[in-house]
Amino acid sequence: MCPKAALQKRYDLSRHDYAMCQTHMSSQNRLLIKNGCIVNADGMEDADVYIEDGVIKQVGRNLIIPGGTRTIDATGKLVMPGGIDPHTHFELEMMGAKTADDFYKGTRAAVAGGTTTIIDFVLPQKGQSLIEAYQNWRQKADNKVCCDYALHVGVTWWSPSVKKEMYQLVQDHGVNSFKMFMAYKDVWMLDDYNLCLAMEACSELKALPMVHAENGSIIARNSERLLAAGVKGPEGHAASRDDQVEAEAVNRACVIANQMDAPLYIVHMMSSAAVQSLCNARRVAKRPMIGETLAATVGTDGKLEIVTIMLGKFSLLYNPPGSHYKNACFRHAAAHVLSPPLRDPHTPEAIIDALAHDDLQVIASDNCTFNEKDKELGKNDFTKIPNGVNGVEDRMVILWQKAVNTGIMDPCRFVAVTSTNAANIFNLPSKGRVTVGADGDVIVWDPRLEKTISAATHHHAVDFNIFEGQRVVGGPQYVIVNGRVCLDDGDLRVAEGYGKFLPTPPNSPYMYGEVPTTPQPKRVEHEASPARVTNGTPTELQISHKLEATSVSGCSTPTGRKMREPGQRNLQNSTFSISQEMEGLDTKTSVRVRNPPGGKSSGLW
Ligand SMILES: NC(=O)NCCC(=O)O
Ligand SMILES: [Zn+2]
Repeated sequence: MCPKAALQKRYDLSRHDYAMCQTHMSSQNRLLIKNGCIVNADGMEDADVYIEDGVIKQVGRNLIIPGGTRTIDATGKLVMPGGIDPHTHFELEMMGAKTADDFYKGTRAAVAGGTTTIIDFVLPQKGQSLIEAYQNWRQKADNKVCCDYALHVGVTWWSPSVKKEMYQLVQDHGVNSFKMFMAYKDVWMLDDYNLCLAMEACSELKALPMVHAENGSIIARNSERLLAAGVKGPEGHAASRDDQVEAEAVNRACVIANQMDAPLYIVHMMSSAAVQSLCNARRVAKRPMIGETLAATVGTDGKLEIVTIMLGKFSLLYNPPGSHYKNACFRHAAAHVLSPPLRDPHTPEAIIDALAHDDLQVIASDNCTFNEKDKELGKNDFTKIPNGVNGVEDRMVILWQKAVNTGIMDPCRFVAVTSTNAANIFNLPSKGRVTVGADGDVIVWDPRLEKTISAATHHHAVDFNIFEGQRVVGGPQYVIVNGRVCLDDGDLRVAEGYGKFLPTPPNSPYMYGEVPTTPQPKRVEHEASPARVTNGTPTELQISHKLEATSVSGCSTPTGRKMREPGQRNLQNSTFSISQEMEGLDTKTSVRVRNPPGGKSSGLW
């Protein structure tokens, strides 16, 4: 180890330090990950992975490797593609405050949690040039990111010049996705007519429209009525925007996208009602409609009881004491304010189920962190509390804990929703898969690693963690970013500015390829039994599937339809057990599951 690196053994090499260590790095540009079990979205196999100069060069057994190559022993571990978090807000100014996590600390936290690519949102002010805003974002990010990143651009106002700039962004600046807001009235919200124009432009450009789906007019009016009735605390935030307010907007967004012949990506879906709207819309959709949810939704809830109260002449739901939003401590309550808000305690289970069964395709973080002093801007008026929570660091461990350790989701589906699907949707072909030719973004996941999440130990710059005190089993032991070991047996050693901007080309085959007119969602029968899970530890985890290849897409063939290779175990109608896989390493060969990236029912894959 070079002296500089030794001195800075903890982590946080600056850009300068990183340059100083180039010699050291060049001796580290060859890496072998041995004896692990590779998990991709479409199957698992025992194989070694050899990475050279940031690219996966070989996958298999008995590889011939140059001398002096560093070897990581992954016995008993899972080797997965690095996570892709397609929804972050680093260094964002909103509602009179600036997020605590900048591109350095935000991507550092991402890497600590196993995420090796993020996609952030350029959000122009109304009237601001989109290109100017994009260039500002590039300036903020380029020298700070510790992992690769791409950018979506917000369409927060409309004029012919906006349309022209959308073209330029796609043609010259590597942007293939645009986000429109149906909420944040008078700030970022577009009305329906302008939403039509923006989606039509996306369709012409073969770019992907994304929407924040909540009815901004209803929220504005409900907020006025709540404030007038004396409801000023954070509980008013949830009361002003219930699940119907979200579900209505999801339906409207889907109808508009369909009419404009555009595919659609709905960000942060937070309620069962919203997911139901999306599923209904999909039945008649001409193009794919993707649903994203958040670590926040899966990992916590509003502890909200739906109690209707009368406020003068009208009724709204009420958050009784005990809910996060009605917590006696303003700091605690305000720290949970995000939009759409956290819902009732049944929602996490329903959302995990939707992710497992392909009603939703992506889990992101919407990491948008504000310190206590900023949340206090809304001390006497909930509409002024800056919206947003953490999640980029804990997204993967939270989902693993809640979905895989409980037997609801298998590791392949975990990889699909945390990485592969986002790579496909946003057209990042070198990401999201452990395969020859892919970028060396790889994580070695220890299913037995235990930790308790806390703001005292997280890597964010923010002073609160919405998952505080939660114990999780399973997490990244090594995180390799473009071939560089950035989490080294738990020791975080990121390099500021090491990441690069990823241009995303338009016409993603997964969004604009030929799809059959009516995808038929088909649920896979699960036989996961809570009785099989003791203490939630993976060694006792078992999940049994009746696996069916039900994708009707012409875009890609689910691997489940492939012939089994010699020695492969067929999981069809059999019991899959992580404990078996982990403990019988010397005897097991490889397995494939009928779980195409994006799942079995969307018709996309
Ligand atoms: N989600 C949220 O509350 N904050 C970030 C901005 C947005 O995506 O709405
Ligand atoms: Zn967001």
